[in-house]
Amino acid sequence: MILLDGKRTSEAIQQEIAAEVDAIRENGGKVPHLAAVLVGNDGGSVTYVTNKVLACERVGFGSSLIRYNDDVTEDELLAKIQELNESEEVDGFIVQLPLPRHINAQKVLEAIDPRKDVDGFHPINVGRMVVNLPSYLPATPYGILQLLERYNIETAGKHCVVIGRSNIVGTPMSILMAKGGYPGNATVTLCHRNTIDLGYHTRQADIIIVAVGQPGLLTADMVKEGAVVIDVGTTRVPDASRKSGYRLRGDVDFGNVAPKCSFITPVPGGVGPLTIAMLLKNTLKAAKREVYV
Ligand SMILES: NC(=O)C1=CN([C@@H]2O[C@H](COP(=O)(O)OP(=O)(O)OC[C@H]3O[C@@H](n4cnc5c(N)ncnc54)[C@H](OP(=O)(O)O)[C@@H]3O)[C@@H](O)[C@H]2O)C=CC1
Ligand SMILES: Nc1nc(=O)c2c([nH]1)NC[C@@H]1CN(c3ccc(C(=O)N[C@@H](CCC(=O)O)C(=O)O)cc3)C=[N+]21
Ligand SMILES: [Mg+2]
Repeated sequence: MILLDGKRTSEAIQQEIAAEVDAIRENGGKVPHLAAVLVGNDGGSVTYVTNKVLACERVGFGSSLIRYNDDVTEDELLAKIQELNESEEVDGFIVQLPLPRHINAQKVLEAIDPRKDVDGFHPINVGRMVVNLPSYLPATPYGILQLLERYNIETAGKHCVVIGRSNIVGTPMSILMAKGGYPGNATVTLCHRNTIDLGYHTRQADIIIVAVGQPGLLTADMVKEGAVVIDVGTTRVPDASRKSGYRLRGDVDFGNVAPKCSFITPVPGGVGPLTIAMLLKNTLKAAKREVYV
């Protein structure tokens, strides 16, 4: 069993990005700038957005964090997005999800200029991804592709089972694994809440990607010997023995599943750090006008 070290892989990618930023600066160019909009005080969201901003500093990007209370109006948010769309300084920006219920998240995402949509959530970028036009790939699936590639994991002809069909992880992941090229060319099954017998599907899988948010959902009896298991889940569960008061749990029963795997990602230290690295990669692409020329 080989542990897919997301932290180390993320650091390697961030070093590659930092070297490019140095080159841009030496040539008198403008360094990339990422802005993040955060609404409310949800602990997880604050952590992720803070990590994103810290990562910007590490690679030499400019960054701004724009925070609102959860009573912010949709109009205020849309006005800020307009400002970020027009900003000369900001190359890319994200609006952290979830948003409070009184805000129409879809409307907010569609207000983002696709050229600055470094999360890749705008329908224009989603559509361009589907038809193989240059686009910003959503950071989590993009990071998983990087892990498969950097560990030379074979995907062609493999049966890949994706569990979860969200717009930000499961659905784009299933599309990307089915595409031509490497990593891709897999035969893909997409499972969700209506799937009748989840284990029936996962037991046939060479590669399992779980993005559900239910700690321990994938148990050892559901996994074929030698499978590759990618755990996207990050759920905070109470843990009195920690000073934070919680610990992070993935969707995989890691202790029992890992011994059966050829490769597996840990949580934390697996997919999460890659998500941050690929957000930076997209921001670099935005600054270089690589996607929309
Ligand atoms: N590491 C990282 O970088 C990231 C981690 N995450 C984490 O990944 C997890 C999933 O996130 P996200 O995709 O946004 O989640 P969503 O809650 O948007 O989607 C969850 C999906 O799982 C499906 N599902 C729920 N229960 C079951 C079940 N028992 N069997 C099969 N399918 C089920 C749902 O099905 P249905 O559609 O039928 O409701 C849905 O499609 C969360 O823990 C989140 O924190 C998310 C993004 C990035
Ligand atoms: N607009 C938007 N874009 C997102 O990319 C987005 C979002 N909204 N909403 C929520 C999800 C979740 N997500 C994570 C990012 C990093 C870690 C991460 O770095 N996790 C670390 C641990 C972090 C910790 O200690 O909590 C790890 O798994 O090792 C996790 C989850 C991005 N998301
Ligand atoms: Mg909402």
